[in-house]
Amino acid sequence: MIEVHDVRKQFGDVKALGGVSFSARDGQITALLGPNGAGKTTLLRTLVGLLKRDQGTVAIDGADPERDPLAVRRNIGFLTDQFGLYERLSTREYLQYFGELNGIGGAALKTRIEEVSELLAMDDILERRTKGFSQGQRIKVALARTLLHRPRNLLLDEPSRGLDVMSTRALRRALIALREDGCCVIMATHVMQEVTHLCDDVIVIAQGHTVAQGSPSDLCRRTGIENLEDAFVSLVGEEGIAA
Ligand SMILES: Nc1ncnc2c1ncn2[C@@H]1O[C@H](COP(=O)(O)OP(=O)(O)OP(=O)(O)O)[C@@H](O)[C@H]1O
Repeated sequence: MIEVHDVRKQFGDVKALGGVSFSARDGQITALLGPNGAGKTTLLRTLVGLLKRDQGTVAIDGADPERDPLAVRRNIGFLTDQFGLYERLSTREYLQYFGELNGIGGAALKTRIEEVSELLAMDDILERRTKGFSQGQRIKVALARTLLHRPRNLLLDEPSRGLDVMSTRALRRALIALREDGCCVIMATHVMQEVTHLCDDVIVIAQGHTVAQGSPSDLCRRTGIENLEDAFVSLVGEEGIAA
């Protein structure tokens, strides 16, 4: 469970987050929707403790990422837009390295690597060095790393960008399995179809503020608009400014 209240973050003169509040429940996939520059990545980085917030409270299963970073890190997986792959290592070696850093080792790690590899349909790249990997292959490796330590909370920054149809389906299956397992998943995305088909709840942010939260059908009902993309545009305004 992730609870956020009145989180604010400024970079010099740029107010990236001007007061974001929401809660994301376990066993649900929550979409983070917002125009470019709305503050989604800043919010995710703040939740995971990579950025210090200026104001507000954050609780990841009750723990504050600034006061209790180790508890939060154990319990969270974060897929960023910077994958940080090591090109000289094969996918398996890379996952072994990060598994060991997370305190998993031996047979348990070997089994876990097989599990995430199957979950993400990435057997074909397991023994290959990551140098030269395509965007989709790189995302898969980074996502596998994110899932390795079985975090109960997952923060994913545009996880489906660059994935082909088969890989997108593998990602969806993986996210559904995590939801069934009771994980709390927050996913920043611009793909409305993904939100409509996959997400239980949607947080809409614009210009660093929470504009709305509800299921896709709630948001459509609230705006009186049938299609989620149009409902989203109506909520944030054509220019990305909250209506
Ligand atoms: N390190 C930084 N220094 C200065 N400004 C920043 C920094 N990081 C983010 N910003 C600014 O904060 C605002 C929010 O950016 P952020 O990357 O969080 O948006 P986003 O919603 O993830 O956008 P996108 O959909 O384009 O990825 C933007 O105006 C951005 O330029």
